[in-house]
Amino acid sequence: MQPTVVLTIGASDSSGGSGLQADLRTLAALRMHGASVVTAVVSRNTRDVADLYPQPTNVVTAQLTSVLDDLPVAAVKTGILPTPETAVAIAARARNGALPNLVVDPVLTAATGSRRGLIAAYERLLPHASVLTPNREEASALLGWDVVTPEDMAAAASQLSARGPRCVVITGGDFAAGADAIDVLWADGEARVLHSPRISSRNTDGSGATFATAVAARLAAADDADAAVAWAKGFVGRAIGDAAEWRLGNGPGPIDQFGWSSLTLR
Ligand SMILES: Nc1ncnc2c1ncn2[C@@H]1O[C@H](COP(=O)(O)OP(=O)(O)O)[C@@H](O)[C@H]1O
Ligand SMILES: Cc1ncc(COP(=O)(O)O)c(N)n1
Repeated sequence: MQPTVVLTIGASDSSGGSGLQADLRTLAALRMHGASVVTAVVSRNTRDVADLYPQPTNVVTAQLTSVLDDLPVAAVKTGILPTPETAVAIAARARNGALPNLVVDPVLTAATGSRRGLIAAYERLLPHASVLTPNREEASALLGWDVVTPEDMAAAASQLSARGPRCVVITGGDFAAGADAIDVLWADGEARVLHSPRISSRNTDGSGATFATAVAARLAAADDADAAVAWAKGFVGRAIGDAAEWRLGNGPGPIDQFGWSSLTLR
């Protein structure tokens, strides 16, 4: 049997916690083949981000053309799109129908240049997204108002769905400790609040990237969006829990997509 191919379009994270490294680890853990298009190179460790070097847009589109000309890509996930030009180029491929089962994880904190320009470019991508996965801050930036409570998240998800994605999940990983991990899913014209136990851990780097990539992987495996989101939420919770005792670096470290910590082999 052949592995399913999923393409991730995003940035390299030198610490290995998030970005393409987290996405490819997630796909490998799910027994899928990951292809990757590098949009930027991020110099960072677990403590801080030192710098982000966008790749020229033609370098990004050349990688995309090479992959799409040959590999049977079943789903696509986007992470950091560092410039409006790059985001517009990706949107053009999506409009041509070249990016199936597209999951858009809008990373706006990493924008270089005009954030407004990047938001405008995202508007062109959203109509082609199967699933959009902003956290509360990213949803706030896309909409221009502060998304705070679960009620806000439901309203925001509804408003974002009007911009074209078939399904929207607003993630609430940053809610105050002690509460459940709450996400709000908008699908088929209604909002649903998804609860899972909040895992206490300082290591949550790459949770959003892992979640969005797991959604893309499950769409590639023919789950519908609700089932893919529910599955991905379970997967990321397990990965956070398994890495809770890790001390890799002095800041928030990576999560355990492979479940290495539950293996007895060391
Ligand atoms: N401590 C946690 N325990 C359980 N699930 C979590 C925890 N932190 C985040 N999640 C889940 O991980 C996924 C990614 O969410 P989030 O952390 O908000 O993304 P981002 O990294 O983009 O901010 C969501 O499904 C969220 O509920
Ligand atoms: C290189 C890099 N750094 C950070 C993120 C955001 O990740 P998350 O959505 O998990 O916060 C990302 N997608 N890529």
